[in-house]
Amino acid sequence: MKVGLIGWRGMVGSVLMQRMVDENDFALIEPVYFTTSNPGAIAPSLGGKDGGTLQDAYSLDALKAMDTIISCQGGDYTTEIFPKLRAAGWSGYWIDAASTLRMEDDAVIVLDPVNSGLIECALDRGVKNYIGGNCTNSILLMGVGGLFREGLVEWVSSMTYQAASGGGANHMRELLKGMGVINAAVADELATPSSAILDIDRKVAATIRNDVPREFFGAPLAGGLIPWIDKQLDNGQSKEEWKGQAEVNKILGTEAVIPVDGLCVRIGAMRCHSLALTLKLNKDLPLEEIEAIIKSGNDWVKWVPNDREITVSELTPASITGGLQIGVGRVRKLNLGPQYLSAFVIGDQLLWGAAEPLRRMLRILLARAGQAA
Ligand SMILES: NC(=O)C1=CN([C@@H]2O[C@H](COP(=O)(O)OP(=O)(O)OC[C@H]3O[C@@H](n4cnc5c(N)ncnc54)[C@H](OP(=O)(O)O)[C@@H]3O)[C@@H](O)[C@H]2O)C=CC1
Ligand SMILES: N[C@@H](CC(=O)OP(=O)(O)O)C(=O)O
Repeated sequence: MKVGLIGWRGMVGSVLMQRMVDENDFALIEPVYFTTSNPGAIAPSLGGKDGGTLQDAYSLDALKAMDTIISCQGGDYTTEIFPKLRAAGWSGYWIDAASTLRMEDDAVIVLDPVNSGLIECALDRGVKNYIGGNCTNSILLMGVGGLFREGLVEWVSSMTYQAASGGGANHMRELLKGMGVINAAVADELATPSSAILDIDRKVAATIRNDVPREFFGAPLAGGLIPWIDKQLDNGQSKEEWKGQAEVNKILGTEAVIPVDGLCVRIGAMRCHSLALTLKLNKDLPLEEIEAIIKSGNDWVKWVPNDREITVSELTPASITGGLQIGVGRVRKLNLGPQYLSAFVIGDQLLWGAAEPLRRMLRILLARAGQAA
C-alpha cells in the first residue's frame, strides 16, 4: 500500500512517526513523504525504509498516486487540498488529524477501541474519509467508554484541564518562557529564605500581568489558567465545548443524543489533558460493578483507586505523560444522588488525543487489504 505522509515533521506528525516506528508499521507500507515547504529535499528514512525525496504536498498528481494519505498538516491544508483531490477523481483513503472533515456525513471519527464496529461498517459501505477526534473527546471515551458501551450514561458534564500542546509547539514554548520569566522575577527572593512570601507574591502577580508572554495564548498561561479554548459560538459555548456533544455522539453512533457539556479550560500542563467528569447514570449500580465496567472499556485504561496516596502519584500529568495509558480515578458516588458519579480522566493528548487513532486506522486498512489479497 502506497501511503502518503503529510505533516510528518510537525508536532503531531512526529509523534505519529515515532509510534509507527515503534509498532513496525513501516514494514507493511510503501511510505511517500510530502512537504508544503521543501519539495525535492531528502525525505526521512524511518522504520528502515528509504524515504526517497520529498514530494510536493500541493501536487494533485503526486497525491493521486497514493492508495492512502495520512495528513497531520492542519485544517487549512485539508480545506484547500482535500476537495480538489476528490474532485480530481482520487478515491483513496484519507486519514486526517485535523477537525475540518470530522462532522461531514461521509466521514467517520476514528477511535477504534471504542467504535471499531462503526468503522468496519463504514468500510463495508465504501466510506473513504477517517478523521481523528478532538483530543479531549478521545481521552474521555478511552477513559469511560465502558460506561457508554453498556448504555449507562444519561448525561455527562465535563470540566477540562487542557495542556499547552493542544495549541501547538509555539504554545508549549510560550508556557515554558512564561514560567522562566516568573521565576527570574523573584529568583533573589527565593534564594533568601527570610524574604516575605507576600512580597514575592506581589512581584509575581505584577510579572504575570505585565511580563509573561501572551503572543500565542492571548493571555498569560504560566502561573494561571485560561477558561476559554477555541472560537466563541453564539450560544455562549466555546467551539471546544461544542465539540464535546457533537463528536462523542458521532463517535458512538448514538441514536438518541447523549448530552455532553461543560467548560474547557487551558492550564499550564505540557501535553496531558485531564477531565473532571460528573456522570448521571440511568441506574444505581454498586461501585464495584462500575469499576469493573470502566476497566473493561479497553486495554489502555489505567484504573487508579480513589485513594489519596495512589491518586497523587498516579493520576497526574507527571505519571501519565508520554505513554498510552489513560488514567481513570476519583470515581465515587456524589452527594447529588446514587446515580451521580464523579470521575477524573487523564491522557497524553498527542498520543490517544491525536496520533494513535490515525496509525490504528491505517492498521485496520492494512488488515483488510491483507484479507482481500
Ligand atoms: N496540536 C495538537 O494537539 C493537535 C493537532 N491536531 C491537528 O494536527 C495539525 C497539526 O498540528 P501540529 O503538529 O501541532 O502542527 P505543527 O505546526 O507542529 O506542524 C505542521 C506543519 O508545519 C510545518 N512546519 C513549519 N516549521 C516547522 C518546524 N520548525 N518544525 C516542524 N514543522 C514545521 C511542517 O510542514 P512542512 O513539512 O510541509 O513544511 C509541519 O508539517 C493541527 O493543525 C490540527 O489540525 C489534532 C489534534 C491535536
Ligand atoms: N483544540 C485542542 C487541540 C486540537 O487540535 O483540537 P481539534 O483537533 O479538535 O482542533 C486543544 O486546544 O487542546
